[in-house]
Amino acid sequence: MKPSLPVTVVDHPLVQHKLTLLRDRNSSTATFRQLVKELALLLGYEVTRDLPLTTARIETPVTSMEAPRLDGKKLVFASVLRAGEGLIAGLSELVPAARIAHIGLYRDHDTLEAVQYYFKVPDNLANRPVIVVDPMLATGNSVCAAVDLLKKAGACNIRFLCLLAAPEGIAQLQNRHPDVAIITAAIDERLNEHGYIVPGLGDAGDRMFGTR
Ligand SMILES: O=P(O)(O)OC[C@H]1O[C@H](OP(=O)(O)OP(=O)(O)O)[C@H](O)[C@@H]1O
Ligand SMILES: O=c1cc[nH]c(=O)[nH]1
Ligand SMILES: [Mg+2]
Repeated sequence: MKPSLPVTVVDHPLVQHKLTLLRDRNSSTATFRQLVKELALLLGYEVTRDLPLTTARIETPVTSMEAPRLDGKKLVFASVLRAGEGLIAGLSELVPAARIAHIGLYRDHDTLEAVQYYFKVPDNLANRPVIVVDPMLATGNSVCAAVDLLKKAGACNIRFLCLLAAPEGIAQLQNRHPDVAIITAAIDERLNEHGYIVPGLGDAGDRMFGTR
């Protein structure tokens, strides 16, 4: 079996501080949404670290030069609905030219299996780096379903950005998709009997959108 890529935990103090505020049950819906966006901006720096650069000839006020440039039109952020949308708010500001894929999945409360209800992606996925985004990696069923669908649609350069990861979810993603690098702000202790991350932050989608 191919060895899996390592998990990157972004332990920057700003990230850890904002994550603590995010976990706090007393943080309001507005605060929660704002924090997820700010965390996306900070983690976006890490998840795009090794994207390929091209160059463009530009004129500075002094001379002309061949300057490095990201090909934003090639990059795809793939949002796992609903909660992925909170991260997209920050990432789409960071790379405005990026294409956005939407993958509708919800966890069945009893089986914890991912149920698909939507899939819309840019064309030519085989030639684009794809960054899958979802704040939570719990059992791993949702992200594995998302990656399965993206690979079936042609994607072959995929990484995953989340805020909280459970060891169980990391193990499943690394086992089923060892080629997908994981970037997270924290690895928590475990899942509880309902499949929630402990200590976690609760239900990310509900906290972000004010539902129950
Ligand atoms: O790793 P897993 O065990 O699959 O759990 C993680 C999934 O659960 C949450 O979504 P949820 O199913 O609550 O849907 P929502 O975003 O629409 O609220 C979360 O945003 C992930 O997509
Ligand atoms: O803790 C968890 C687990 C799955 N989905 C969430 O939103 N939170
Ligand atoms: Mg979901």
